[in-house]
Amino acid sequence: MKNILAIQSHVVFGHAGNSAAEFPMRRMGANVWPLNTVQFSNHTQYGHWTGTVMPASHLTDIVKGIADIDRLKSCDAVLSGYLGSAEQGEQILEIVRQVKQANPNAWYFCDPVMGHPEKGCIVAPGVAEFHCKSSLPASDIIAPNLLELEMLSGSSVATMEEAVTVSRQLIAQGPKIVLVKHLARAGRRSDRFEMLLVTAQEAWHISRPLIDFGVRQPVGVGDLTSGLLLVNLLKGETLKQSLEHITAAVYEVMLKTHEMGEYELQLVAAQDRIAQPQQHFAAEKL
Ligand SMILES: Nc1ncnc2c1ncn2[C@@H]1O[C@H](COP(=O)(O)OP(=O)(O)O)[C@@H](O)[C@H]1O
Ligand SMILES: Cc1ncc(COP(=O)(O)O)c(C=O)c1O
Ligand SMILES: [Mg+2]
Repeated sequence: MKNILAIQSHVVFGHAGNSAAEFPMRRMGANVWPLNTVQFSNHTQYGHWTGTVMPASHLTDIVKGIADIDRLKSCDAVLSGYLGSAEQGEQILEIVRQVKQANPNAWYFCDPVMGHPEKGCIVAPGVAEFHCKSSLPASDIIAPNLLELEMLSGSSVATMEEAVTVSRQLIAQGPKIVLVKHLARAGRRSDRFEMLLVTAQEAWHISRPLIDFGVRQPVGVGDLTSGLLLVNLLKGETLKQSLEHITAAVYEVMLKTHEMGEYELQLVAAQDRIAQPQQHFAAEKL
């Protein structure tokens, strides 16, 4: 069994951050150690929420407890996502150093959630800067959406070819794998949801149909996507297999959510389809 220390948000109602990734990662056969950066009532795209950002020392305090029982060495990967403050980012890098010291083969998978005020994804000040400066060089795998790719690289990205070039510029600074989780306007077609998986040697492109959710598009899709990619890679699946699985699995969740007329991702209802998707989309090597 692979063990994943998953450091991101927790929402009590609905699905975002760990509340979107934890159950699907477990359903795929990984052990998850959820460490929550915030505990909010609901995700921020409702426009209002209650709850608390954990103090920065909370993260290292919990990890110290795990180190004290000598279990840090069994951690195979640290996954980070939505942060409650930029200080928490620094604490996560300290945790990554500790985990890698205990297990030199452990990976750091960073989903650089930077916020998207127009969409209502609100992230604390300094978090975007933290990712550009500090998490990028420390990560083994990074999973930006298009906006985050542009912020991390400082370049605007208008085409798929530019997205590959810019992903390789990021790779030159640290990570070995870049997942562009949502190509959006830089994709080939406006009627498809497209992703890219890039390493120094390979680049893979994939797309799935868009489903019409109107203006209330489900949140937590990025967190679900990142978690599932990490599990696939930890299981030793190839880049192509991993990209095809996450595309189909997330599509199944979107279909089920749409079918049930819900706004929150229907992860429990779609759990068997996450493990064994009936849809298949072929990744294309670029
Ligand atoms: N097949 C699909 N059809 C329609 N919308 C989708 C589909 N897959 C994902 N989405 C939407 O695309 C958006 C992706 O969000 P974005 O901010 O670009 O990246 P991230 O995944 O990091 O959040 C979400 O609003 C999600 O609901
Ligand atoms: C609390 C919280 N966590 C995580 C996210 C990130 O969600 P997504 O996977 O859609 O990027 C959001 C987005 O609004 C959020 O409010
Ligand atoms: Mg996101």
